[in-house]
Amino acid sequence: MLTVAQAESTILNHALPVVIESIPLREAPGRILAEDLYADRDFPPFDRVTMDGIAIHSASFVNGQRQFLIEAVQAAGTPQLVLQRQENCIEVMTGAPLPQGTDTVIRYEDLNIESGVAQITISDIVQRQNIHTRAIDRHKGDLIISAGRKIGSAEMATAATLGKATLAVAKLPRTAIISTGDELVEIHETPLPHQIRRSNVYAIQAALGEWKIEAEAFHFYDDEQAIRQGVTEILSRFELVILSGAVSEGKFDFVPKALAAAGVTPVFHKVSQRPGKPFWFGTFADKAVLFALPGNPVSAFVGTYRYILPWLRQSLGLKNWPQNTAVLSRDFVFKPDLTYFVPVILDNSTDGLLRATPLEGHGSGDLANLNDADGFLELPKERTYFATGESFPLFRYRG
Ligand SMILES: Nc1nc2c(c(=O)[nH]1)N[C@H]1C(S)=C(S)[C@@H](COP(=O)(O)OP(=O)(O)OC[C@H]3O[C@@H](n4cnc5c(N)ncnc54)[C@H](O)[C@@H]3O)O[C@H]1N2
Ligand code: MOO
Ligand SMILES: [Mg+2]
Repeated sequence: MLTVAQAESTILNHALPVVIESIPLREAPGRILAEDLYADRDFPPFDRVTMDGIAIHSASFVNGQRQFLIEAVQAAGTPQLVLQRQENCIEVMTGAPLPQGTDTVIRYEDLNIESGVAQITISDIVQRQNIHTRAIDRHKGDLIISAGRKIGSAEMATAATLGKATLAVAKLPRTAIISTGDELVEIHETPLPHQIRRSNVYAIQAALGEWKIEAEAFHFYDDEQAIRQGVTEILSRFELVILSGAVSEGKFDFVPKALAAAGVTPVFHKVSQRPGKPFWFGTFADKAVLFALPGNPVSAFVGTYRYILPWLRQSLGLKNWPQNTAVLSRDFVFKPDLTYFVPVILDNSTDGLLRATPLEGHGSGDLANLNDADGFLELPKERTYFATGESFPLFRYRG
């Protein structure tokens, strides 16, 4: 049986190559940038006034002059003016270009203006105060953002400033999420006493939705032929196929057999972990990967965060994503020879450490417990005792 680390590296070896597409900027948040973004001009592109007031030639002030005749007004959005006489000033507004011949801006709060003359009421000024100097942030041609970044608000501001009406991003894999099981009914239905509503598809769709994937949902009953036929049809249209249920030892756990019959190559079955030990993974002729997660809701949930999201990040070319960790807030014991993904409540304490308090719930069927926890701590297989203050990998789904 594979260890968690072996399963992860096997899955990452089957990441899909990054395919690039161009999309309108407003659709970009949450997508992975697939081009480097360079400064098209200096940042800022001109000496930019940062306070409303007057612009002066500071040598005049240093020579003792305190009263300045206002020559003109330089508004934001108007071409740069030229100061005609060094002993005069120009009124300037925030965002305007600094007039030629001036080098210092005095705020209105530090002036008295009467009859077109500005009297400076402060005794000290610093040359070039209240000016955002041209190119001080970045020079034209500088690399501002490298490809492989998830696009968020900062990247949007930069792309807009650069005039990128479209952006090159990684194409998202066409994704199918399939639930299986005769006991499952649709969410708008009232289950009979022996039935439950299907929830895994919704949980996995939501997790992938954070990466902008809009997955199509399917359901198959526990019928080997139906699963084989359904999967065959799905494989002609999707690159990422996620199933849940019917991968264990039961008489009606047909998924591994049906997938093989549909031409899927099994890569592994079972990982030494709890929850989610019967996890099955396969590939379809370099065209698609198939994650067949165990049906228990917490098992499917852990499988999504621990394996599918890392696979997705790699397939989208995301670079430099951090491995999160948290420290145990109390001693913990887990005896089976399995990696244990224990649900934890997280809290940021004043010492700056992220603390994780185990909240075990009632096993892999306890989906209500997921609402009280924030993530899973990965406790290694070869250990039994885990001490307060020890740090472990964290897979966070909240916050
Ligand atoms: N003899 C053995 N039995 C089981 C083993 C084992 O090793 N030997 N492993 C157990 C473990 S661990 C798990 S996990 C489950 C995995 O089961 P399957 O993947 O075969 O899934 P099902 O049998 O179809 O369902 C299990 C459970 O999950 C519920 N389920 C399934 N799909 C959904 C859904 N979309 N939404 C909500 N709930 C769902 C289903 O009703 C079952 O209760 O096998 C153990 N058995
Ligand atoms: O591994 Mo299963 O997911 O515990 O119930
Ligand atoms: Mg089963």
